[in-house]
Amino acid sequence: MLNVAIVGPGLVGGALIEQLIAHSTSHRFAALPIAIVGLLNSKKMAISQNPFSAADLSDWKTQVLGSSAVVSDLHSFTEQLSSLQGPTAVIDCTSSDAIAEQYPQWLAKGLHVVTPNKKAFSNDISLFRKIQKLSSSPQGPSVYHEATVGAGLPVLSTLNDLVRTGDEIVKIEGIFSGTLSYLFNNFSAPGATAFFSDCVAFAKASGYTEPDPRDDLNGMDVARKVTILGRVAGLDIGTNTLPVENIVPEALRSVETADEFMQRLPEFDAHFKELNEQALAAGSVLRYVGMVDVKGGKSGVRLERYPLEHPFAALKGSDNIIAFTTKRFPNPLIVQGAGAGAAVTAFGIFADLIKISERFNK
Ligand SMILES: NC(=O)C1=CN([C@@H]2O[C@H](COP(=O)(O)OP(=O)(O)OC[C@H]3O[C@@H](n4cnc5c(N)ncnc54)[C@H](OP(=O)(O)O)[C@@H]3O)[C@@H](O)[C@H]2O)C=CC1
Ligand SMILES: N[C@@H](CC=O)C(=O)O
Repeated sequence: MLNVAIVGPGLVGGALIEQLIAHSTSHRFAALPIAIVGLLNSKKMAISQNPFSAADLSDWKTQVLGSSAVVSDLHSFTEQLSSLQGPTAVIDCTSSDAIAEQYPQWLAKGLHVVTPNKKAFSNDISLFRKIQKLSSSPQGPSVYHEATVGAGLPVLSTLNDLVRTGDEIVKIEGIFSGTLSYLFNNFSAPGATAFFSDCVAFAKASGYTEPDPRDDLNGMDVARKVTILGRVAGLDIGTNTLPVENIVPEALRSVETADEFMQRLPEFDAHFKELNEQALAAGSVLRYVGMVDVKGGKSGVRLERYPLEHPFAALKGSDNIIAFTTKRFPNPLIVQGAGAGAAVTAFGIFADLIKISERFNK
């Protein structure tokens, strides 16, 4: 049995719990050897020697974390998890830098890590390398982070397979943000009447944005994804070395809270409308894109114009589109589909967990 502990059960972690319960209570599948034994948020934690029941997990806020009197303590959490019988995986569903910095300690204690949190792989490259090294032995703990790029889409697994089989990556370009995809697909299209601020509000309410949508609009979320892809492709890049176009209006960059930002964003609808009208007048639409340029050194993220017949202009909803140009795929290999939202992100994490559990059930 693979023991699982979830750190930061919020939107995505909550959806993962729901998917694990639905799977374990469905007659369509054989029972998976995966059991939730721990939950931790920034206030409380609960760890059990025996798996939590589906009934308790279906009301985990009250029955598991709510009824726990134990204050969060990462040291004690790590010690308790490493003393459990059998393999154990920690799933980091936060966007916390501090939690990302725990991965080396978890790995050193033999705990597997699965996460949609981009920080460990896009902050200082020394952390990325340490994690790679600690997870490189076939017998040791693994790290899976498919959901850090493209939510549940098979982006990193595709890139890893290309790299490991000896293909040469030329470039990876695309629309990597569900939020920015939704925004521009709905705001920048011929005949579209939506206000920019309403599109941001919808993306936030739909669970596509980071907790503060400025982390999407300032390009940093896309820059992190470009960094992760670039590093997996072998480049020594970072968010501090990439050109990143920040589209947060200057006056809103320093407002304190995400709520205040959202309240004031309509003041800038006219600015975005003008940008859009200029693009449409030139027969184009606006799309926010990222590029990992392995051979040409022009990696970066920016707002671009695309002609209406370009595949990026035809994107729908919160879809991401990622095009891998390689030696074997001079006409790019394309991955496309919903790139944000709790259910698709949880699916990516769930699939990673199954990969780990399969190591122990052959
Ligand atoms: N939403 C999406 O479509 C996608 C999200 N992701 C990534 O998934 C992750 C989770 O996103 P989402 O679920 O939307 O975010 P939420 O804000 O809904 O959930 C994060 C949770 O983490 C908890 N948390 C924060 N800091 C800490 C800490 N130091 N220790 C323990 N718990 C902490 C918070 O709870 P509390 O403050 O109460 O402790 C919160 O419940 C992020 O890294 C995001 O980038 C990736 C792909 C797509
Ligand atoms: N905020 C992100 C969530 C996934 O990484 C996005 O919009 O793509």
